[in-house]
Amino acid sequence: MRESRGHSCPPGTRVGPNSKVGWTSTMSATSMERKPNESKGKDIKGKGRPSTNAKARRKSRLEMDDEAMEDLKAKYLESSEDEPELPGDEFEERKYEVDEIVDESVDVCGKHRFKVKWKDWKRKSDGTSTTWVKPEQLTNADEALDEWKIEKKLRIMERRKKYAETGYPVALFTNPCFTRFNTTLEELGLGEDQELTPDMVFPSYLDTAWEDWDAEVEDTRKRALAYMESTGMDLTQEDEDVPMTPSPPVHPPTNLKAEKGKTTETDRTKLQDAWDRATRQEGAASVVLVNEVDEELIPSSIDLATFQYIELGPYRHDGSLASHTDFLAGCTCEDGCLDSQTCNCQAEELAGDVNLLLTLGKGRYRFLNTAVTECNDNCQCDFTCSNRVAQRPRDIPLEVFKTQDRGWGVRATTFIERGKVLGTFTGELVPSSAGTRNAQNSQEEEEADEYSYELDWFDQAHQWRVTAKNCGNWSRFLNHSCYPNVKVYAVLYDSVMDAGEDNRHRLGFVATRDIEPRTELMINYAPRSKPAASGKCCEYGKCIRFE
Ligand SMILES: C[S@@+](CC[C@H](N)C(=O)[O-])C[C@H]1O[C@@H](n2cnc3c(N)ncnc32)[C@H](O)[C@@H]1O
Repeated sequence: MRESRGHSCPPGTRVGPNSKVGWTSTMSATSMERKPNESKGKDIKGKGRPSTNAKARRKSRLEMDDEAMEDLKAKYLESSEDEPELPGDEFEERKYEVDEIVDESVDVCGKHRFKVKWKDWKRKSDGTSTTWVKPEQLTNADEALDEWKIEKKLRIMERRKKYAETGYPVALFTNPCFTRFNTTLEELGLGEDQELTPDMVFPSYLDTAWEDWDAEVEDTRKRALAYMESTGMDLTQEDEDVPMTPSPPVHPPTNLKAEKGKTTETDRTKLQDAWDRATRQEGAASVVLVNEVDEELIPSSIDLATFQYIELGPYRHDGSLASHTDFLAGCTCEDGCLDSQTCNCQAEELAGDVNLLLTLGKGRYRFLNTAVTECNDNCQCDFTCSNRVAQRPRDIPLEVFKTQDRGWGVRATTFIERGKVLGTFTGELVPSSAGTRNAQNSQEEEEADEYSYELDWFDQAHQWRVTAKNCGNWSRFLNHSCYPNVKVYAVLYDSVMDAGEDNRHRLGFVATRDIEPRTELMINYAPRSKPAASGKCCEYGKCIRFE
């Protein structure tokens, strides 16, 4: 894997953000370089917390609403038999007034809509008084938008309370997350001509989040039980081995002294034990080695004597690097960062040109941009904050399994919802091979490249890459497909975006579609590349389409 931003990319191709999204130019304002807790206050593009005046207005509005409602009822009952006109094209002319915003949604194509309840309007056929409208149709609706922000916050807090009441460890929870979204069909791995079906569109969070609480809670319990069963852990008990907050990176020695090429069942068991310990210490779900295809007990790329499994934690390096975390700006949220409009980490200039407070939990990035800024150590919030997703322990149990014809690969044993963040790449920071690549590269360097990513997301003149040759996690086994079901995103929570050549951002793996259990998880090593001239899909002979 030698080329930029990915595994084994053909020359001139790259795994990375869609260039047309163009983050770096607009992101160079040093928004991440504020000093810790030096909040930018409320005025992030005018979207601050509601002022005391706004609260007073809200109160009086609610009082007025009762009266207005009575008026409306009277008017409605007295109204003529004619069907009222729908607020639509003629909406401007009629000047209907927004009564309330009751819902909001964004679909995978970025279509943003508000569900509006109108004053003085009702659809006669079913008596409803709501329609879905575009943001630009919401003129003179500042107050309703302010109200909606508060309402969303309340609902999300209520949701979190419900989750908390179930008593399961936070790491297991499919927490509400806030991220941003500006994805394209291409980024989702869908062809231009592929039809969007309803299940490909994220539902409005209200659809599932608030209306069926009991089912949500039951679902969470089931997941927790399944998880406990598959890992053999009793996570309802306080357990020192299963920290619920991030612990320092652990590099458990594998203590395996197998002769190269001659592995035994005992070696396999020892390796599995070492991986179990490493995942368990991070509070992450299991990663199990499975081979139902041939006799290979352990992936040949793993050196039994030296390989260290690192599930989470910072990139490994020689220790001489200056920390980037001192430069991270922290947010000052006191509500678990529930409102992306007021959380500095989710502010517009970090999120790109779309920053919508729309989210649904389950540890997912719901609204994907080309990179995601999560909350960090300098934030006021704690680890349960909703804007911490990739930095949490993985809760999807995985298998590293022997494929028929692509070496070892990765699959999950449970269903994965689209948008789910599976985890991050781990490994060792080494100098980038971009500038030094030449024909004299040793075989060892070639091999290291096969398991490495260039950290060039924000700057092509980067100096680091991460290799999982000698240490790393399950993600080093992700194979390539031109029709991937997982996509790589740059994630920032322990590094700054504006580090120039010294970029050390994380790489998060996100499901781009719903994935059935035991389907191989695959990424596109080179999403921008054109089909190979040979007529083959790509340079990998075994690039399969997902069914
Ligand atoms: C990051 S590794 C993936 C794990 C690898 N399969 C293993 O067993 O270690 C990348 C290598 O896997 C193989 N590979 C990845 N995707 C493939 C595909 N679609 N068809 C065939 N080989 C593939 C190639 O040898 C590639 O250099």
